[in-house]
Amino acid sequence: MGEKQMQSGFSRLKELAAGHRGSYIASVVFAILGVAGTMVPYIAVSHIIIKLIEGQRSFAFYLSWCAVAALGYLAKSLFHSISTTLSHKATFAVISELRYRIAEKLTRVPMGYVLNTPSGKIKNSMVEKVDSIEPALAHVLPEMTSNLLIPLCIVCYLFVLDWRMALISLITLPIGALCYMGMMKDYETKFGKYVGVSKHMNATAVEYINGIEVIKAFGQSASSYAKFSKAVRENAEYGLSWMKEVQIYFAMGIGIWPSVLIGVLPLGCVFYMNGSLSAPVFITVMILALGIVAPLLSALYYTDDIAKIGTIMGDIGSLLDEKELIRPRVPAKPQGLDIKLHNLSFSYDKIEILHNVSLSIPAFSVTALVGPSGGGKSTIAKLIASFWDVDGGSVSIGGVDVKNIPSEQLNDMIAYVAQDTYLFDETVLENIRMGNPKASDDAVKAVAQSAGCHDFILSLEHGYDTVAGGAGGHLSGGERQRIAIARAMLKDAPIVILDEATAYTDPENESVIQSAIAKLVEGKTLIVIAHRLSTITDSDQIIVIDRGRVADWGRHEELLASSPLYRSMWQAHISAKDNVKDNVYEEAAHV
Ligand SMILES: Nc1ncnc2c1ncn2[C@@H]1O[C@H](COP(=O)(O)OP(=O)(O)OP(=O)(O)O)[C@@H](O)[C@H]1O
Repeated sequence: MGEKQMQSGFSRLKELAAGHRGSYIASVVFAILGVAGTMVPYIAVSHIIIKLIEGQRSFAFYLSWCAVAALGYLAKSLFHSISTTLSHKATFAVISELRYRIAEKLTRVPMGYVLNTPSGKIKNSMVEKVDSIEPALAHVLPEMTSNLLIPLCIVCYLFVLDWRMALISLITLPIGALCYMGMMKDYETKFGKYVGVSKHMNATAVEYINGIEVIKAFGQSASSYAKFSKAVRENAEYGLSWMKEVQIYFAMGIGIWPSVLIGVLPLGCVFYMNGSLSAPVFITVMILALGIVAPLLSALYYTDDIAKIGTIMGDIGSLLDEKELIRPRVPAKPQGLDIKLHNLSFSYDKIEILHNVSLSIPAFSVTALVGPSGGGKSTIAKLIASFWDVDGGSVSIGGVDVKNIPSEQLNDMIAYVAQDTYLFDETVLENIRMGNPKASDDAVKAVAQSAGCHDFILSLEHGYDTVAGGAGGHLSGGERQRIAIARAMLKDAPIVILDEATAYTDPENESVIQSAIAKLVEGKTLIVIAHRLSTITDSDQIIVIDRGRVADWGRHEELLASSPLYRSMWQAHISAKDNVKDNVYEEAAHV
């Protein structure tokens, strides 16, 4: 991680915290008062000892200094808790704001960024990374400031009492500083590397959890899942080797720095013996020198957090700085809903997938995109929905380039039903309502009825209130797809893009899904990516996509006559269907 990125990390944090400046300043002030309170008992003890030696016999005197010491403790607790409350309140607000920013950012970056970045990495930035700035923001600012300021005041006071003793009390400081420098050598690089291995481990952990079904099916255990176990090992090894490297400096620093009495005791005795240091001053210096240690040690612990924060914020910043899809805010005025792709080219990771694709989809028509797997059908559909920016050419709706249509407006125009239906860990009712958050319960249920979901939803344990589970795990593929169709129906967008899944081909499911689709697209423009050609023979036009180009287009009969590719796909489809039928008949005969 570069210096520049670290600095931008700090300035972003400053910008985020700026809205809460008042709370942070107040928290620093209360923290200083709290640490000052910590010092009061030391002062009281020094007064009491001096007077004991002088033979003071007044009980009231001692009692009043005991009260002062007690007040010091009380002030420390009170001010410290006010300080931490203030700083935590402000910090949690900053942290929430940061998480909202990341979540919003993900809606503005091209879909490709989200799809091509392991979800574990994004989650790591959004959850763990953001969490890890909490100690730095909530504690470092008030506590480190106060823990450094108070020893500084004590040392100044010691200089007033006796400059020699003040210097002697600082004797361990250079050694401590050297140890500290050894500990912090190349810290950013090392911590950056540590963040890298942790992120990698996070990503592989998420991948492992998502793929657990496959892992179990193929008898793989955690240790044999090589990628995951390697990442875990690397993470542990790196942490350990880093710790070994700095352990000696840390141990020496912690041991030597606080040992302020090393110099104060012997040299103080010498000065006392030769009469150049009075007993009360010597006692005060000894006690106050001990008082320097605790705050300095606390401050030392926080330096680690400061060093981390630049790296962490730099990392979060690189996500927040990711290039966005630039769209206008003022609504566009498309003339109709005709969709046109003109000389469109598109690459994933610099590999061109679509080459000079031009096609036209009239409003209110049904257009099927067919072709061999990997040819680019889904990519075309996603570019129409403007999930990415095209590299060359254009996509327009009603004569307006999609780049000139605000995201919200385009979102309202298109309902995209993906191959993999993602259901949120919410009730079925809420999952459908996502199509239109303003829809009433009755409207959601009516749409579920049209989409052929109502009966199976009622058969679920809690009906519409059944929680669908992450990615809709409790429901079958066909049921999930019907819910997705219901969601799209509720959205009631004029253009429907249906990336048809191949998996749910049992005859019963297929007929329910087909009738749900028929209702979904009444009076709409439908673009369907079809794998089962028998479902699209009635389409107004069928476009055959092969290796990123438009190979042929026309109606079913026309293509059967003119397109060798379509004809061979059709024949393959028919014979596959016949095979399925034969198998079903054979099974029936056996029964
Ligand atoms: N997010 C992505 N990042 C990188 N490459 C991708 C991505 N999505 C698709 N591809 C690649 O782009 C090519 C076209 O994929 P696309 O999904 O558009 O084809 P398709 O015709 O819809 O395939 P299928 O019928 O199997 O769904 C394929 O080679 C695929 O591997």
